[in-house]
Amino acid sequence: MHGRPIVISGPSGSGKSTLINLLFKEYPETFGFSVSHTTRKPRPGEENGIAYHFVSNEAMKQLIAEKRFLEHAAFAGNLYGTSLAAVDHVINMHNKVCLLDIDLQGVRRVRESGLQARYIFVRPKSLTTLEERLRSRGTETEEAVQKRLERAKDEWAYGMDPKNFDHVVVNDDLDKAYTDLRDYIFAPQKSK
Ligand SMILES: Nc1ncnc2c1ncn2[C@@H]1O[C@H](COP(=O)(O)OP(=O)(O)OP(=O)(O)O)[C@@H](O)[C@H]1O
Repeated sequence: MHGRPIVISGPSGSGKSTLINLLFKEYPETFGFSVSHTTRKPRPGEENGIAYHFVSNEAMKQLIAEKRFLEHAAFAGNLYGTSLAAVDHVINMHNKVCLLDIDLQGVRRVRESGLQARYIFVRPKSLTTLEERLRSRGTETEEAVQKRLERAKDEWAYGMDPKNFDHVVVNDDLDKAYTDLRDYIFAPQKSK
């Protein structure tokens, strides 16, 4: 098994969280998640340093200026980011392989940061399937579903270009997709 971080990306609703949760469940000692920073207020029950590193707007901007983030983005009026230190913590303090669930915008930045990661794109069979899943998950308003679909169209094109990812998982049948992901992650790696 390689110690390099694994970046898992794909359109909203493609099944990233589902697949990542299966990996954590089967291999709790192997994989770890980095704790992101955010400027949003903690929700009840969210502990600082566990759910997120909760920081002020000023502190976040300072960290961005100091180039402490692998990637950062604004979402719904708040800033979010994955710090180098958070990834480092998973690798060196917990001795685990760091899994990163990052949107495609973020993937471009992570690549630019030079992080030696493995990049995996998760997608459903078609955009129609994606739409069905987003609706049946029932977590988004119609407006949010539309927004996610719009964005998914761009992401689709980026994800379909083989030079952008080391591996693509087509999440049609979940068991097969999970096996494919697991086999790829644990396979002896060819040097690229
Ligand atoms: N292979 C599959 N077949 C059918 N349904 C699936 C499959 N994989 C995931 N789903 C369902 O599709 C929905 C979206 O999956 P999930 O929440 O894992 O996506 P995501 O990529 O993490 O989305 P987001 O980026 O918005 O968090 C969920 O309701 C999930 O249970």
